[in-house]
Amino acid sequence: MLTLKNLVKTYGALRAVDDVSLELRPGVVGLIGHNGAGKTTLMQMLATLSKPSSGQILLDGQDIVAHPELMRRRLGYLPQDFGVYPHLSALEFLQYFAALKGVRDPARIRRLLELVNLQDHAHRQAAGFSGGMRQRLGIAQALLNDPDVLIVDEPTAGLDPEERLRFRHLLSEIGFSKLVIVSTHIVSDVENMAGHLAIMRQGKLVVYESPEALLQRARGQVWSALLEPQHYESLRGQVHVLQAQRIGAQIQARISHASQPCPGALLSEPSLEEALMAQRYALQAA
Ligand SMILES: Nc1ncnc2c1ncn2[C@@H]1O[C@H](COP(=O)(O)OP(=O)(O)OP(=O)(O)O)[C@@H](O)[C@H]1O
Repeated sequence: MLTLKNLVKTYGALRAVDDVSLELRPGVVGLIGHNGAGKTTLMQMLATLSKPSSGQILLDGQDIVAHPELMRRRLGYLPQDFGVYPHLSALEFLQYFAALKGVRDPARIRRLLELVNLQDHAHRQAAGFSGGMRQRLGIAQALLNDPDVLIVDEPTAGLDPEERLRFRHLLSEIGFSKLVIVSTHIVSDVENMAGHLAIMRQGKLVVYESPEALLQRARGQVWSALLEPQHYESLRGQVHVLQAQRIGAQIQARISHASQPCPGALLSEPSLEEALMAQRYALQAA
């Protein structure tokens, strides 16, 4: 449905997005990468806010770089720095954006307020909203035109844990029928909702896989060991330590290694975050 072919964006000598090719279908895609990996640059190109230096973006086979209006009609975008108008109520805010987007169905605004669970706050000024409420209003705004593609940049920054959960759940449900691209540098943000993870590093797409496939590859490589501090110190230079925690006088270490790293180390089920780290080490070693 959304096809990226050899997409490149350069800023001077920097290749912020470096030869990315992908086929994306409905479902949630978690776009993961450290700060500066190129996530926002990629999403801005998909949202037709900036043009690629080279490469193609096709929506159902049609070139959206040459014809951005084809994408804009079918796109919802929630940028990283989304701001609400503090003096407008949630309802007024959505009415304003509905007018801008040519959405004339007042019942749609009501339905969206319900979808994002703001129906009881429709007449409150957004100035008094929490971070999570603002984000949910942002999503409602992005869904006004019933988009087929929803792009959300760093959606949970500044949200408390409960708001995070609620927001993830909302995106997850939207992903049942739409393509939802969620960028984040926090793996747990997309852990339980993304059908695929796209991992970027220095502009390149290094992994595009389901979380299950990533976990499967890491199984058999993640070990847990309870070590004396001296033993830990001597081991940590030889293996990849994923996590270490002091427990009493000893150190509980989780280690990524192809074989048992030390006597007594037990194979352990990897978390998704650990699977990603193990994958990174494997790529570095390749
Ligand atoms: N307009 C610009 N001009 C020059 N360099 C830019 C511009 N926009 C982004 N960059 C550079 O491109 C690279 C990728 O940036 P980008 O914002 O896409 O990364 P990101 O993965 O979204 O990071 P973050 O999580 O911090 O938002 C960075 O090195 C950044 O400094």
